[in-house]
Amino acid sequence: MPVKIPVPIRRLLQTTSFWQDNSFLFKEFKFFGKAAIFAVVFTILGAAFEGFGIGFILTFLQSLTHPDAAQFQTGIDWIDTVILGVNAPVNERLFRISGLILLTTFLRLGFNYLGKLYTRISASSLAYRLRHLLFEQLISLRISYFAKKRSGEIINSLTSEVIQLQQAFDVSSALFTKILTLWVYVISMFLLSWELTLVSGMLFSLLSVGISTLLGRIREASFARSKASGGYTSVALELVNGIRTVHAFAAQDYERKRFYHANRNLLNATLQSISAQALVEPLREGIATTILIGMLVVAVTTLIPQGYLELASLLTFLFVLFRMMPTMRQIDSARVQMSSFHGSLRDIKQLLRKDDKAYTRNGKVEFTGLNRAIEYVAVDFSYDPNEPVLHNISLSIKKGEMTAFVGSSGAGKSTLADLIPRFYDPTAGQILIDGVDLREFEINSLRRKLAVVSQDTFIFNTSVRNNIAYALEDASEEEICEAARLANALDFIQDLPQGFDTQLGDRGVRLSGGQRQRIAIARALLRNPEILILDEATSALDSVSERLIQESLEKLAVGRTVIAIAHRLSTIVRANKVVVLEGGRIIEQGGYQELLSQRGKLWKYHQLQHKMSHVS
Ligand SMILES: Nc1ncnc2c1ncn2[C@@H]1O[C@H](COP(=O)(O)OP(=O)(O)OP(=O)(O)O)[C@@H](O)[C@H]1O
Repeated sequence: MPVKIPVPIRRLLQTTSFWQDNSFLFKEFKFFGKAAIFAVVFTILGAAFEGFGIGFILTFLQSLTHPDAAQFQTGIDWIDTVILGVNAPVNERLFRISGLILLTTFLRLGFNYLGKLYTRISASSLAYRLRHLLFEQLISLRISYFAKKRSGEIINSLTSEVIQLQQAFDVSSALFTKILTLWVYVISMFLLSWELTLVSGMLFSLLSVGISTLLGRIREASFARSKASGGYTSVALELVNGIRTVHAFAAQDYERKRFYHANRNLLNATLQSISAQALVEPLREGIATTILIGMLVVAVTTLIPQGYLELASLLTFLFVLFRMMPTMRQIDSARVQMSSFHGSLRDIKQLLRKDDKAYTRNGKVEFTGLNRAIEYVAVDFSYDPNEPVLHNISLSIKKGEMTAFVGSSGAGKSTLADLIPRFYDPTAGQILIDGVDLREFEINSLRRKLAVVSQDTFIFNTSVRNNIAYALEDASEEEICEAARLANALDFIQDLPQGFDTQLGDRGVRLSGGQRQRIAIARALLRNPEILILDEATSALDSVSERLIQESLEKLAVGRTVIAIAHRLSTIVRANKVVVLEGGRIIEQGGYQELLSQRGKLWKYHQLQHKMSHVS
């Protein structure tokens, strides 16, 4: 029959289980093992010198109360005579012992300082490693993960929750130090009076178990706090990112409500946690003082008169007990804090888990270039299992040709194009490049030959130059300038206050929509891609910008295989092949004029746009 551990004892064990359950953190020790070993060694030395200090204090008190009695001796001649001065007059002996007490105190403080320093170094290194692991996890996850997760929650994990875990390490090592010191006290006390030590040990253990019952509540509250913190960061991040929309829709009151709600949730969760934490201190202080007074009464009324204990030992015992009280308080408060870190730990552990997340499978074949064609063979795709987005797509995109995807909004054009850089993989069927399944290629070698120009191309908050040469660290000044010229971007870049050195602000807020697109085109040009995906690059622009962009896109398209998605048919009249999609299915494909002559869907779109351009 399995042994059933009583709840309070289980709770007591939970402090250590914090680390036991999470061996993934221990694996990281190899990155800062030296610092951790130093931390342990210095901590042990600190505790040892605490013990020596107590020994010298006892000797001091004994020399004071019984100057003529036999003194404590180590048996090593020069230590006993030179350092302890056992044969010296009592005043000189006291003088020497005082010096020793002072010396051990300074050594203890020095080792404690070093122990703490190396603990902090280890904790910061753990945080550094966790951020590193989180980054590696985020960068290798499939894009679909980000569609489901709020960015604020991810930022919260990367910042606030990592800091909480850093503190957890700090606190747990403080716990280790204090427990070690506590043992030194307990042993010293045991040597002084085992009777008093046993009684006080039992009473203090009961107190500790009592406190453990509170830890469960604190742990539960920490899960809620972690969740509330993620919610709060999300709302704050959305406010900053969407500030234009907030103002444009006069939504300040709405956002205020959302923010206040998230802020209040965070406050409530924090209050719940700290109200349980705050109970611990007065509870233990009250009980501990009662225990102490009780013991004092027993010692003075029975143990000393009956000769079980001498006065010097009682005084030292009391000294140790008083020094021990803050240590015990720190142990309890460290246990309380450890319980409050469980939420952060769960959050980080959840994000680092690999078994419940999707990763892009990488192939081994180096992609050296397109020779014949990209072929979709009976491709199905769905973002959610129950909602298919593409059905039985078969089509061929020939090298050096322009293939256009046309269809109403939501027909699946972007999704179809997103399968080529493997943002997503087909749920059924295959995409082949020159007969080789896309999944066989080493993904970065494939992506290096591709460029995507879409209207939501991300502009980084760095200089124009770095934005154009994004991730191409060896691009020369001339190449960057030439790319900008071909993208019709040179004029406006030269007009910027610092030209190519101008910082573009978050998401390129300092540029117009058309300027952002021309930067995106220059970025694509510089990479000299073999395959180019143009996703609705010319929508939502005035006619001058559109003409400039159209011109640069035509330059960009020369000699490349182009997949173009455009609502404006004027931009794709020169396409070699037009694929018309509806509801995720191909309903027409062929040459532009050929499809027009069939008077099908493309013809209808053509008629519609023709009429609209006449109206405008
Ligand atoms: N990340 C996503 N998760 C779930 N569904 C998505 C996702 N992206 C797109 N969809 C859905 O897939 C369908 C096809 O979207 P897609 O963006 O491919 O259409 P589109 O033809 O490019 O539309 P538009 O011309 O409006 O850009 C839509 O019903 C859309 O709601």
